[in-house]
Amino acid sequence: MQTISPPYTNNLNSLVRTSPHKFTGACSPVRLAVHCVFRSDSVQFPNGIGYNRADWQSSCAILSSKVVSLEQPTDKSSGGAGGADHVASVNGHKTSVENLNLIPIDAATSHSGPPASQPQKPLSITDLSPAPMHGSKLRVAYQGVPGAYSEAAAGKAYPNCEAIPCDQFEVAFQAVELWIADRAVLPVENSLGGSIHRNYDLLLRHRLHIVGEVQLPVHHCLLALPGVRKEYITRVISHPQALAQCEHTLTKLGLQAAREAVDDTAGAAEYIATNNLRDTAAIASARAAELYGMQILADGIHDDSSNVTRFVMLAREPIIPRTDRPFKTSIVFAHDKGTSVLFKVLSAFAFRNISLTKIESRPHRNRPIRLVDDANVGTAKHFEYMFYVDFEASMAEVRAQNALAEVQEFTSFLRVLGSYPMDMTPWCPSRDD
Ligand SMILES: O=C(O)C(=O)Cc1ccccc1
Repeated sequence: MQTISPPYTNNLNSLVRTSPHKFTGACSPVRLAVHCVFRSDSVQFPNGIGYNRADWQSSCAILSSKVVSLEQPTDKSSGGAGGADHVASVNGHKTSVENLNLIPIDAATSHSGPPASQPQKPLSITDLSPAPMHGSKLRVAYQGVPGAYSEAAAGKAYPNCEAIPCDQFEVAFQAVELWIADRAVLPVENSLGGSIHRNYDLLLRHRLHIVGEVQLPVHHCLLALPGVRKEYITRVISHPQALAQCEHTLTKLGLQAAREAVDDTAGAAEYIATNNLRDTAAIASARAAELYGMQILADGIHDDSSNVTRFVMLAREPIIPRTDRPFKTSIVFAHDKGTSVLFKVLSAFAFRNISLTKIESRPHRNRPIRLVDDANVGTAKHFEYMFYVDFEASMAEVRAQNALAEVQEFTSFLRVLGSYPMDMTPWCPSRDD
């Protein structure tokens, strides 16, 4: 894997380099440059999901958003299910024929196309593959600087990729949306620290598709500048997940140090090195120590040796689900009114022997609270949630399609985030454990 060095900032139009360190405060929301277009005619359920690419892509659009379908009139004349416009729009990009700068065949050959003696080369199978268009290497955006675990996850998922550091997750998403990168890698949960909630929220805000997952054993080290002793350390900085994963070990080491959260582990090491901070240590990888000239004060400081982080790989287009290997599918849905809705949704999977591997709830962004009035008793507040569920089945399987068709009946919103091969690499704890 090759890493290119300038971390991209959220000003993707100019691709400026970031300042030497990245601890400049909270991430301000970035306005998306690409507008999402939802179309009601992209809904294919509940008659089953087709196996061709266009059918599948349409199934990955929001499956049931009643508000959207009311707001967006169906325009069958502009492509319809299976047309190019349709495929592009369900991926959240308004990539019509005109804005892709494609010229109709007639116009191309009569005006600006190649001379008759050079007939256009027929498309071959390689033209149709999802490989990058710009060269041989897949460009994978990750949040952090070289030495971050997300960079290692990118290398595990795509061994020959070009890893592109970004200073915020939002930027990594935009890099893919704007075709600066082909994939983004996103940590979503950890065996010790639990879910990374902000990243779940990002999955919903953007229209990228999950196309893969990797589980990475994470081996944390305590890093300081060369010559610095443990007793001098008054502050330990790292990614919040890394701090959480090492909490007990830090205490056992007898460190009287304040913990401070920063954006990424390797960035913490780089910050100490750049600013010559002799009272500060970072929790980061051994590779970060090497890259930023730090010494390893303590090796393997995570509280449990089976410390694994799960990352998902995101792309502009979904992959076509298969049945010849284990697949996982990730969905997000919102409750509809009614009783026992969550029970009914989960039983749609249970009745079909589909195992759930994960369920996570997040506050509903646009509708966090519902008021329930009772004239006699008063007003109660219910929290409203978005539920994220991962289940062990491929969307190419009829049982998964039927389960989702049923789920759709009980939900006001349902979206398939992706159906992708499960990471089946044999369990191997992190180095030296
Ligand atoms: O900060 C990093 O290096 C990341 O990639 C995020 C992270 C932090 C802690 C464990 C796994 C991933």
